[in-house]
Amino acid sequence: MFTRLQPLLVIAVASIGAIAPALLGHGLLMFDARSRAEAENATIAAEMVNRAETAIANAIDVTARLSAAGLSDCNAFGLAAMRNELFRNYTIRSIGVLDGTDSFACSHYGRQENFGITNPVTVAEDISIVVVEASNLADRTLLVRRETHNGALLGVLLTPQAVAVDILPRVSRDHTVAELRFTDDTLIATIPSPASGDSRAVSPVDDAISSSACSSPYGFCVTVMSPFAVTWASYRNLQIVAALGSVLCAVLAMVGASLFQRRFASLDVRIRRALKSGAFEPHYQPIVDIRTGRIAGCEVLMRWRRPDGVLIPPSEFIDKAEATGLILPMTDQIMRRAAEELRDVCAANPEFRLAFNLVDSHFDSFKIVTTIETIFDRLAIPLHHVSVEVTERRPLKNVERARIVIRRLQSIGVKVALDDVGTGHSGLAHLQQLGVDTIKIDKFFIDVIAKDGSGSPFVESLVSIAHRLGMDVVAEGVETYDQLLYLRERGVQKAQGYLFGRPVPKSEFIALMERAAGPVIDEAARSDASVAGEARLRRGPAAVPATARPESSRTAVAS
Ligand SMILES: Nc1nc2c(ncn2[C@@H]2O[C@@H]3COP(=O)(O)O[C@H]4[C@@H](O)[C@H](n5cnc6c(=O)[nH]c(N)nc65)O[C@@H]4COP(=O)(O)O[C@H]3[C@H]2O)c(=O)[nH]1
Repeated sequence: MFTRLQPLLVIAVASIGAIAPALLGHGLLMFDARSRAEAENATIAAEMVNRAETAIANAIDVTARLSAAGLSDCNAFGLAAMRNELFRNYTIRSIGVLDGTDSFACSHYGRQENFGITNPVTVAEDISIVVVEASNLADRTLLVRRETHNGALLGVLLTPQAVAVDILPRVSRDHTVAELRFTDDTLIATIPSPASGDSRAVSPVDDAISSSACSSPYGFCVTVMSPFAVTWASYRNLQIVAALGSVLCAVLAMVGASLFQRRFASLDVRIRRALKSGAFEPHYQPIVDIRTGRIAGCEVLMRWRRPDGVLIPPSEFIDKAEATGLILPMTDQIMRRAAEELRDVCAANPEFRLAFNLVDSHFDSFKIVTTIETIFDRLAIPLHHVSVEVTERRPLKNVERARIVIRRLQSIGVKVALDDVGTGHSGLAHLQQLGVDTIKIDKFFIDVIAKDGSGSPFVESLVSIAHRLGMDVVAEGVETYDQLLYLRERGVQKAQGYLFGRPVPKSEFIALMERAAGPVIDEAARSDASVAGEARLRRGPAAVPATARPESSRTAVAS
């Protein structure tokens, strides 16, 4: 289940790795653009408040001075005083004495002026500010009023430009608007003003970034608004960089995910991959007929060659391959390769047999029979060159069915051996039930055959039973010449072990077969039991290189 999900997980990780930076980059840029626009608008708003406050404070000062000077009507003294103040203050449009209707009864011009005014905002006991819409004014502005101690109401009318100072920056002024309002929401002014005919004043700002600043002494606020789209457009280059960055992250995520998967993929995923790339290769260990001293065949043993050339032994992967069912295609692959590699050896040695290891699931159907026929027929190798081994180490699920498949294999000329005999739990019952041709005695029982000549009663009993049942006996794991002598004396026909050779790849095995055209066990050595074990084997071109250890330094674990 996990194995099947693994590629999906990798794709998911890679996709997240690809999408996350893109979203994050986009989100960060948006955040930055918004923050920047908000900060810019806030700065403008604060500055506009500052300038309007200065103008109002200045107007209040003017009223204070005129009040202190005792101004109460537009007599010659009053006009002179008002004009004097006006000329000194460019932010003031006009100064006058107000009548009860908030119009200038008279002004510095010396004439009356009528205003439309809004609710006054009181800033001190005797001072208030009102918004003025005068017929002779294009824009709204503010009127600062002061009640003097002699009961007159003085008014200072600010210029619209002094109230709403247009300090919008050149780059964004085409899209930005500003509004001044009293805190009761009464509109004081806008930039641009409606009178200017600027389209910004009439079209509402979409998706506005809006920042405000307020004047606490005079109770008004300035709000500056600009469309986000305009700020965002100025981020185009950064957006391109972010997009390229996310593509790069996507590629890195994919590469990382695939490297991670390669390194940490579960064993069965790696086996599957190795199967696809043909990384399983056959190694061959000679099986010697110890009566004639000749190589009678070989056991085909699977090795997994990693891309770095290191060999992984079967103990690291066979159990997993069996549990996942991958052992079936792996066996097919090994059989096909072994048949191709040793075709000429079979042709040159009519009695030579290649022994393949099978597992329980091979005996579920006759498929293994047709597989063997197909592989060997295609190469014109007669089937009497083939034998198979079924291990006793793990119990067969269906002995009856296995027996039928074994019969069919035997009917086409394939010999069947029971491997690891003595290690399983089925006892000798298997021997009879399965009807195999050969038993292979496990190394465990061969090991107990000591140098001092003390033998193994178990081996002797097995040999005697096998002979009575008409079966051949192969001793596995023969490492010493004493074991060889002992086994031969007890009637064991064949032996396999490091004494004759370790499992080796094709080229070495073929070289061995060429050298060992005659008996591999030296006749002279056979009669001389005093010479040390390996020295008794024939040396020279025809000898089995008992010391050849091609794998020992290069095998690895499948971690
Ligand atoms: N110490 C010692 N060891 C010796 C000696 N002579 C042979 N051996 C080792 O004993 C094992 C004999 O193979 P096996 O009993 O079929 O046991 C095999 C077999 O059960 C399984 N195996 C190997 N190849 C295949 C395969 O193609 N298919 C299946 N299903 N199983 C395989 O893996 C097992 C182990 O294989 P290998 O590691 O190649 O180990 C081999 C061989 O290298 C000796 O004198 N001394």
